[in-house]
Amino acid sequence: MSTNPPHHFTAPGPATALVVAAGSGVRLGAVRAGSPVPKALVEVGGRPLVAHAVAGLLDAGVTDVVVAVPAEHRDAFAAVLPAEVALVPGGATRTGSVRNALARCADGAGPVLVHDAARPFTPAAVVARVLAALAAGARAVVPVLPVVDTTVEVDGDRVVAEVARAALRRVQTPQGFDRATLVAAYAAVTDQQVFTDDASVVRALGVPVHTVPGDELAAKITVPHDLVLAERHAVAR
Ligand SMILES: Nc1ccn([C@@H]2O[C@H](COP(=O)(O)OP(=O)(O)OP(=O)(O)O)[C@@H](O)[C@H]2O)c(=O)n1
Ligand SMILES: C[C@](O)(CO)[C@H](O)COP(=O)(O)O
Repeated sequence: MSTNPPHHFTAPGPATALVVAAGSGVRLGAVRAGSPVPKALVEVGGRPLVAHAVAGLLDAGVTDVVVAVPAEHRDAFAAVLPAEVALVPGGATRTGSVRNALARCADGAGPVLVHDAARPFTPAAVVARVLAALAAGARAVVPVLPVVDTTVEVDGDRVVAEVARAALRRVQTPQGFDRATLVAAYAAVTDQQVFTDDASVVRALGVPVHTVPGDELAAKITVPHDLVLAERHAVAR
């Protein structure tokens, strides 16, 4: 099903990817009056974000994919994804969506990657780096990039402090986990606790989280300008 170019990376064994695609895309303006389109079904380069994201994972050697989707749009997602991909209903939060997808594959084999459908052009090399770190013994791995702007703390519209940025990193997905570790971490938290990613859930259990280099091409589609950049990339590649 993939139209991506051939790659040179292969997962060393079975690996499951959970793709969270149940968000609505409020910041993108994806929910329009009378015509609600979930963000993951918004097209770039003539193909929905979720289809790009899933194809990228399969091209990178992932063997099983579970996608969390808005329940009311299940058929629309099934129509644009390969038949072997499992679909589960998303949750009210990203954490809830990951929990639902994880429940579907808790007994599987190999590591688990958790990926945003909103990161459609994540290079296979990033997936390979995450899988390699897990194969080398890490229980939790995140791709990261440095912070490139001056970063400040504010009180309202007033700057109250500069934040030293040398040790700060922007965290991307896919985030990779030893399967039992991720299952145990999700069993130990509730959906009422606020987590912005899965490494935070695992760190709440005291598990160390390792980093590997991310990639600007793995950028998340969040606001309308991100879609403009992604469209340019889709045309150029
Ligand atoms: N209840 C939710 C919320 C988010 N996500 C997924 O989590 C990823 C990252 O979330 P984000 O970029 O915030 O997407 P949205 O929630 O759609 O965006 P917004 O906050 O602007 O509505 C996305 O792939 C999104 O589909 C999800 O599966 N279930
Ligand atoms: C999971 C994530 O993409 C890692 O950077 C990010 O935390 C998602 O944040 P969002 O505000 O839910 O888009």
